[in-house]
Amino acid sequence: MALKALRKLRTLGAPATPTGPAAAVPRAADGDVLLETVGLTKSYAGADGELPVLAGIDLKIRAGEIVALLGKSGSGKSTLLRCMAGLIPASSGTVSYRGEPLTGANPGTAMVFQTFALLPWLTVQQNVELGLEARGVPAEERARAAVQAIDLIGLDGFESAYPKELSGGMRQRVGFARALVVEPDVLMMDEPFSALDVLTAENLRGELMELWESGQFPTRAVVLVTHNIEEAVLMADRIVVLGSRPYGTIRETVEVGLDRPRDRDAPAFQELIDRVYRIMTGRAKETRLSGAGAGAGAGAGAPLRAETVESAESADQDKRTVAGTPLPAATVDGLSGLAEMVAHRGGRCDLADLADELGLDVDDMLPQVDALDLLGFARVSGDDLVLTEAGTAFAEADVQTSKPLFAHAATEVPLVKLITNSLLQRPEAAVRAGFFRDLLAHHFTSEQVERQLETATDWGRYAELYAYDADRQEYRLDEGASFRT
Ligand SMILES: Nc1ncnc2c1ncn2[C@@H]1O[C@H](COP(=O)(O)OP(=O)(O)OP(=O)(O)O)[C@@H](O)[C@H]1O
Repeated sequence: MALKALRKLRTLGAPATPTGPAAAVPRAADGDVLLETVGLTKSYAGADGELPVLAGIDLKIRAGEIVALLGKSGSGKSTLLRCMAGLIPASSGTVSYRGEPLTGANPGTAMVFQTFALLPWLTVQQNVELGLEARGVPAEERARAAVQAIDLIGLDGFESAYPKELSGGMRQRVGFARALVVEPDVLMMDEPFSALDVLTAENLRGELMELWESGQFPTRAVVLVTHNIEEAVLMADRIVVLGSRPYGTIRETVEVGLDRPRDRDAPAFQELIDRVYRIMTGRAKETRLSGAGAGAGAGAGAPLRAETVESAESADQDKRTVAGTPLPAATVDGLSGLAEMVAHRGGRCDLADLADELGLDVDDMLPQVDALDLLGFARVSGDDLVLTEAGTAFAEADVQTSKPLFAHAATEVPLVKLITNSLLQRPEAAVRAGFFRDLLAHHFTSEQVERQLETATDWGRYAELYAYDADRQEYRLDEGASFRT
C-alpha cells in the first residue's frame, strides 16, 4: 500500500534534498561516513565502581544505508545508540559526526523512542515543533516544517489533536514526524515498533520503507536498534550483531544484500534469518556440549571467532564462574515448556519453525534456549534445538521426578551453586540476598543483578535447594537439600 503522503509528495514533485532546517549542511554522497565510533567503551556507575557495558566498538555509519543494531537484551544496543547520538558520553574512545569528534549532543541525529516520549499537554503540531524550537528555528519556519513532516508521515488532519486522543500507532507517527522535521543526517530509532501491536507495526514499517526506497526520506542514513531478527533482515542493509559476554562487543556484521522491497517468503530471506539466528544463539555452544573441537559441527558458514573463544573458555564446566555465566531470564515453567515442546517433536526441532507455530519471534525464546543449554538439557545444532539425554529425561518426567533431575543440573550452575554452598556453610542460618547482590555487583549492573537473582530464586525453589523469604530478603536452606550436594 502506497503511503498517502508519499503519493502526495510524488504528485507535487517534492525535492529529494532537504529544504528544512538541515539544508545548510551539504548533502552527503552515498558511502560518505556520517558517524564513526573508534574504540568506543562505555561503563555505568555500579555499586562497586564502573561496570563495563560496551567495549572496543568500531563502527561506521555511511550515507545511503540502514544499519540495524541487533542483540539480546542487555547487550548494550541502546547504550551504543545513545553514545552515537551524543546523549551520553563515551567512557573512552571517540564518536565522530562527519569527521568531527562529538563534545555533546550530535547535531546530525534525531531519535525515535520505543515509548514515543511525547509531551501530553502539547498538540501533535506543538510536539513536532519541539525539536526545531530547541534548535532556535523561527516560529513561522517551525510551523511550515512541522506541517510538512506531519503530512509526510500520514498525520495530516491530526495537527491539533493531543497524544491521548491518538492510538499507539498514531503516537509513534508523531514520534517519527518530530524526528524527521529536523531533517537529520542520521535517524536513530530505538525499538520504534516494539510497543505497537503486530499489524500497526507492520504497516508503519512498510510505509517507512516505501519512503526510504522512494528517495524522499529526509535523512541520509538510519540506525535501528532492534531485538527482532526478521525486522532487521527486512529493513537493514547491514546488521551489526552485538554479543554480551561479559560486555557488549560487535560479534559479527552481516551484509543483507537483498533487493527491496523484500519478500519474507523468499528462500534467501529465510536463509539470512537462520544465519543471523545462529550468530545470536551461538552455534559454537554445540562444540562445548558435544565435547568436540572448536568449530566442529557448526554447519554452513564461517566459524564465529568470538563464539569459538567463548566455547574454548567454557569447555570445562568446572571453570564456569558467576561472572562468566550470567543466568538468563527464564523461569522453570518457561524452560520446561520449551523442553516439553521439543520432546514432543522427537527431541529435536527447528527453532524458527517452532516460533512460527507459536506466533512468536525466534528471539523471544532465546532466554529459554540459553537456560536449557546452561543446564545441559539441550544444545543448539545448526538451526535446531536438540535435547540431551538429561534434557529428555527432564522433559518426560512428572513434576515430582523432574525436581531431582532439575536440582542435579541446577547445582552445576554457578550462581545457584554459590547460593547453595553459602547456605551449607551454616545450615541453620539464613544468608541475606544483599550478600549475593554485592558479589554480583562486581561484574553486573544492578538491573542484571536483580534479574539473575530472580532466576536463581525461581530455580533454587523449584529444585528445593533453598527457600527465599521476600519480606526479609533472605535465603534459607530447604529441608533435605543437603542430601543432594
Ligand atoms: N543509565 C544506566 N545506568 C546503569 N546501567 C545502565 C544504564 N543504562 C543501561 N544500563 C545497563 O547497561 C546494560 C545495557 O543496557 P542497554 O539498554 O544499552 O542494552 P540493550 O541491548 O539495549 O537492552 P534492551 O534490549 O533490554 O533494551 C544493561 O544491563 C542495563 O541494565
